[in-house]
Amino acid sequence: MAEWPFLIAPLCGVWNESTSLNISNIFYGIMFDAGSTGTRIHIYTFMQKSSEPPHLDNEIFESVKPGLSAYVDQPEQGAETVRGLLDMAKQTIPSTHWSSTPVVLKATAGLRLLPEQKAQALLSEVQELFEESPFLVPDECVSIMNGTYEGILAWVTINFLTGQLYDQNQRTVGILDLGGASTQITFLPQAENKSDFISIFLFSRHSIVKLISETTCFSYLGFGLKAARLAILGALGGKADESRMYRSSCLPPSLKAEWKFGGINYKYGGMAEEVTGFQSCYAEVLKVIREKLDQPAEIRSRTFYAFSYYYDRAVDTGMIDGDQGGIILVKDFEMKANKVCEALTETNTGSPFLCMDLTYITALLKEGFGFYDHTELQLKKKVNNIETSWTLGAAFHLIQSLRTAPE
Ligand SMILES: O=c1ccn([C@@H]2O[C@H](COP(=O)(O)OP(=O)(O)O)[C@@H](O)[C@H]2O)c(=O)[nH]1
Ligand SMILES: [Ca+2]
Repeated sequence: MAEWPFLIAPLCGVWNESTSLNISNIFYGIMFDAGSTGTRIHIYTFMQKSSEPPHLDNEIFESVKPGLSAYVDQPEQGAETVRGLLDMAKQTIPSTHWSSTPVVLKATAGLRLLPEQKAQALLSEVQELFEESPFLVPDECVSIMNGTYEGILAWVTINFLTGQLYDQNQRTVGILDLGGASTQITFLPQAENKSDFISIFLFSRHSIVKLISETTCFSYLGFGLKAARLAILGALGGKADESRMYRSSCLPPSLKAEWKFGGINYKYGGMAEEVTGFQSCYAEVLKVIREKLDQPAEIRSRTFYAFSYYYDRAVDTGMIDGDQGGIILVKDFEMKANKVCEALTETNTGSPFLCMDLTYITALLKEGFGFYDHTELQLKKKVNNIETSWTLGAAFHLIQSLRTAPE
């Protein structure tokens, strides 16, 4: 606890032993992330001295796979996966605090892609579960979150965790999130003659609303890593055909396999050896990316933090350490893609999609968003032991809205 160096409020100095002597209140917030590939619970503990703003103390995190969208026709079973995580919250949070601890679930791209009625059936089951629980259930506690909002809340999290929201000498960083079904790029535009230091007080009434209005996010549904696999294979959009064999030059030539995503089973495989490899794969990938994304010029002058599948694939290929993360260049992804794709016919990496995934990441960064080869990316999964997820930004917003009286 005493090691946590950040205050949520920027103006109160740094957490130290003497502040811990005056703690008068502990409170909690539970935020569920219903992602396309998994459901996760984040339990945040906050501490507050009577007259001061709260401090974030720690986070407890747990996850289950697959995500809610895999239960498209079994909504009760989907809700059961959430029940398991909620039981963990009961074991973690003292019962004296249950009724004052808000619980919220926000679903992202997996549910955005489902037919509305099926998504609603899943959300209703979860809502029922929350209402039966001993926790505080705010209005609209279970919903599908808009993609732009997802990016902005992740931006709030990273800039808070890296200290940019309350250090006068810092500049905010941009963020890149590559989920299973959607992707976001978010940054604070640089206004001329304006320092982009934002003096905010996250629990005050207007701070997050102000940040949200000033931050720019581009969110693309269907451009997450797994949805992109389907797009590259020609299986996205239209009616999925479970009997068809979907082929790509990005896959090992001899491969014949099946892959389940969003409740549908796809058969997929490679092409002839002569057409397999990085060049032909890159050309295939470009077809799904070209002219589909925005290329804001200002991203070139920013530092970007990247996580989710950017992080996972960099770890899988030994580009960064799985615990520490690291800094890489955009061109490092291209070099790795080239190497993996050129060896497709000889080596079995254990992951048939690795060439396609790395090539997609390369093309997304370069041709999609317009990053330079030498742009540096900071790859992080956790900062000070807190997950770099939109959920912390969402928890700030939730607590703020519960604590501030209406105008
Ligand atoms: O708390 C989390 C949640 C997700 N992920 C990563 O996010 C990606 C999966 O995205 P998700 O299932 O959230 O899909 P989305 O709904 O965002 O498209 C994978 O790389 C996960 O490792 C993560 O690193 N931490
Ligand atoms: Ca996500």
